[in-house]
Amino acid sequence: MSGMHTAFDLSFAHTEGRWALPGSWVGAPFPDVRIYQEIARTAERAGVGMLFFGDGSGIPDTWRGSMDAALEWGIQWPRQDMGPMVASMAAVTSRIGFGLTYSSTYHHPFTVARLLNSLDHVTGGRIAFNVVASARGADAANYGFAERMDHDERYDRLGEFMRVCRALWASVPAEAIIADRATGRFADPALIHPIDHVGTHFRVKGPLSSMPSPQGSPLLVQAGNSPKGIETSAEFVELVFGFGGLEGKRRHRAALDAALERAGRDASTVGILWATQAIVARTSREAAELRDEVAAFWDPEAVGAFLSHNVGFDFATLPFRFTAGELVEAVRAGQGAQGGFVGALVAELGSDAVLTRDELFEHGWRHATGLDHTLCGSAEQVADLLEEDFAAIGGRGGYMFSSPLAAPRGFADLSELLVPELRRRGALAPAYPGRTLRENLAV
Ligand SMILES: Cc1cc2nc3c(=O)[nH]c(=O)nc-3n(C[C@H](O)[C@H](O)[C@H](O)COP(=O)(O)O)c2cc1C
Repeated sequence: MSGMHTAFDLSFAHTEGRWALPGSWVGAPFPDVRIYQEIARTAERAGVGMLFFGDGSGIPDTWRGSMDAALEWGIQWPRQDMGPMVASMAAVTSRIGFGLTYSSTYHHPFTVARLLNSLDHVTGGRIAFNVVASARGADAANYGFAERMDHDERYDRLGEFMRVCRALWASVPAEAIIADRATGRFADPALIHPIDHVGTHFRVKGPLSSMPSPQGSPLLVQAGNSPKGIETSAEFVELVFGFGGLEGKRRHRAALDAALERAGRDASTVGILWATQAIVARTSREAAELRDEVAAFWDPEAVGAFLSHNVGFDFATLPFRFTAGELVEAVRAGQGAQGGFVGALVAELGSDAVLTRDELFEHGWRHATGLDHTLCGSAEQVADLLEEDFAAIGGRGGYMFSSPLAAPRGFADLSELLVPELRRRGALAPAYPGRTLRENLAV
């Protein structure tokens, strides 16, 4: 079994109260790019494979039908377009890669293919593209859609979006570029082709109006884990971003392997990076203190905004006291997501358990900050858990770490304590064996 890969998930590095915790920079707050450069340098010294940025453009507004609480408490907002930030992180590093997220539901493939081609040039072949099928109404409204697209339609569009992008990246092959000063010939037109795509969602003539990039195309990542999501991405995906407990991981791995085989692909070459939140300190006691600090900072309005956005249900409509079973019923009636937080809570407490709104929100804060599933301890303790988990799921991939602590502190602790401990044990894949991100994250 080859060793683990590591990546850092910086999708939420300052929201949900992180900005106010000790360890965030004073006087140079988000989105000062120097914070990101610092994280990139520290992570590269540790040999971390990739910094990853999820994205979404909508401000949570399900709670009380208003975005006020999300704005006031910094819940899942603000979020920058991280493309330009990545360019500036690349300038101070030379080996670590960068994963960027763009929505196939709302963007146009020509724009995204061209942008990622340029970023692959700027980073010298260190770009990954996480293609998402956006699920949230708050995003839809920013792009002129009155309603969310249906789940399967979003994935059909994602499939077509990726076929267009891949055709565009292939439309100008490296061999086509001559650049001969003596003759003045720049390129061989016989090798450069329009793609002439006419589909359900897009019409694109092509070719891409750009130079072939170091990787040819970005490393392709996908995250949704429904059967339709897995099936659609099996055609192109090179690395998957997954989540779940051990059983969920095993199920996802098996479903992905089967889908890859159906698509005629070699499943042994596609790794999964598992979302893993961790607080690591020099001692388990110190780690527990940091966790308590995160837990202490909560406000019912902030939790309401977070939960309502993520579940797609306005928790402000709940009565003061209710049973867990009534909660599920209310969420179902409101067309919210019954898995995730709500499902986990009912599984934990049983459907007859009586809850007040405050109690629900206290659980909700642990969920919002990820504290209900955070690995917390000394580097040795957390490394033990990871080694055990990696062996149990059969390897092939690794871990995408996030932190509920302030940035850059949380990521510095992971870079300076956890990753070196894993490397000392020989648990990690070699750091940066190749020149490109694709080579460096290969399983
Ligand atoms: C680990 C993970 C990370 C995700 N990151 C994003 C993201 O950054 N932006 C986004 O719009 N959607 C994101 N999604 C949502 C997916 O693109 C998709 O819309 C959602 O998972 C529903 O699809 P599914 O039913 O196939 O899971 C993420 C999903 C998962 C599981």
